[in-house]
Amino acid sequence: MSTKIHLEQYLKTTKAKGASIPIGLQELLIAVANTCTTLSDEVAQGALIGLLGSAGTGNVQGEVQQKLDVIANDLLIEGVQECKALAGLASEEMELPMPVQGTGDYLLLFDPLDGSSNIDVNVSIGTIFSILHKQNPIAALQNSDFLLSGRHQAAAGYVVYGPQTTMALTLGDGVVMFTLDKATGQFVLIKDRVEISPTTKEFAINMSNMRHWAEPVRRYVLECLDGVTGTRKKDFNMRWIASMVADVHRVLSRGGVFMYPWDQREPNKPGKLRLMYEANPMSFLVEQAGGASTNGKQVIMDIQPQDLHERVSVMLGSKEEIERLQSYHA
Ligand SMILES: O=P(O)(O)OC[C@H]1O[C@](O)(COP(=O)(O)O)[C@@H](O)[C@@H]1O
Ligand SMILES: [Mg+2]
Ligand SMILES: [Mg+2]
Repeated sequence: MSTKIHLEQYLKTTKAKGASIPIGLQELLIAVANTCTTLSDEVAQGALIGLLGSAGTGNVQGEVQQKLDVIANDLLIEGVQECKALAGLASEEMELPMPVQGTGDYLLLFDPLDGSSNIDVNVSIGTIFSILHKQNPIAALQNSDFLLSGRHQAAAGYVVYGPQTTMALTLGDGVVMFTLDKATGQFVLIKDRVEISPTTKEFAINMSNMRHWAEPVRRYVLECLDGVTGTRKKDFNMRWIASMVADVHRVLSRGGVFMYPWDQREPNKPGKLRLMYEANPMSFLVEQAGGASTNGKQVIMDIQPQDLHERVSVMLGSKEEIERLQSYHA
């Protein structure tokens, strides 16, 4: 790309399904991007300024919080306070939603730092965000306002803090990617039509849980492992970074399948990943890039949430593979 297009400029000039991006949404996305720029520095400096390790607290999900989980959460809350169209926000790290303006067109949901187990070992982590259309912008915010399916997302994306800090973004009309130019502090457009190929030879799953999986997932993975002489007639490669954000970034970049399915370690939990902060935004990106996502029975973005912190089984990526997984669950 010869002329550099910055995020701000992109949002001002692009159209999603023929319409300009509302100013309130532009402001909100810029505020999230600016916060992620700060966070990218904090992540990079983590070991030097004492930000690694556990915070000594637990979140609403009963998980140990890392210092950077807490810092990322606080930075995001602070970063969006002035956004006039933002009625309220909800975070994986907080039990209850928080009003911002109380009224307005949008609701922001985020996983402030995804891949917590990778923070201390210097492996890619990231921030995932989902922006919902508030159904009644002028009514005062209620906690139940957040319980909308992924189909109500106005935008979604993530920022991965890896060798490069890269943002993937959808406004409901394709997926674009920007990389942070550390010299200028600007997110620069690097890809303007991200597409996931319908076929793949790569899957991602935590194989150590194999003995706990349900039969359809076992069957799918065992068939991949059988390679060129098996039913799939091709050799598959496997990757597992254990940061959803980095694993999904790979799927968006070169195709593949990502799975964190239900397993019988905790049979009453639908899965490990969270519908509102992880599965919905990632599903929106993947669908917009031509891929698909499912919990085995339902398309993820069609799930009507019952609870803000609801968990879900997740399988997403190259379309033909997701169709195969769905057929094994039928
Ligand atoms: O350690 P496991 O069981 O493989 O789980 C890895 C998964 O957990 C997660 O780290 C959960 O996200 P958080 O770090 O935000 O809790 C995902 O990013 C990742 O896909
Ligand atoms: Mg996460
Ligand atoms: Mg997290």
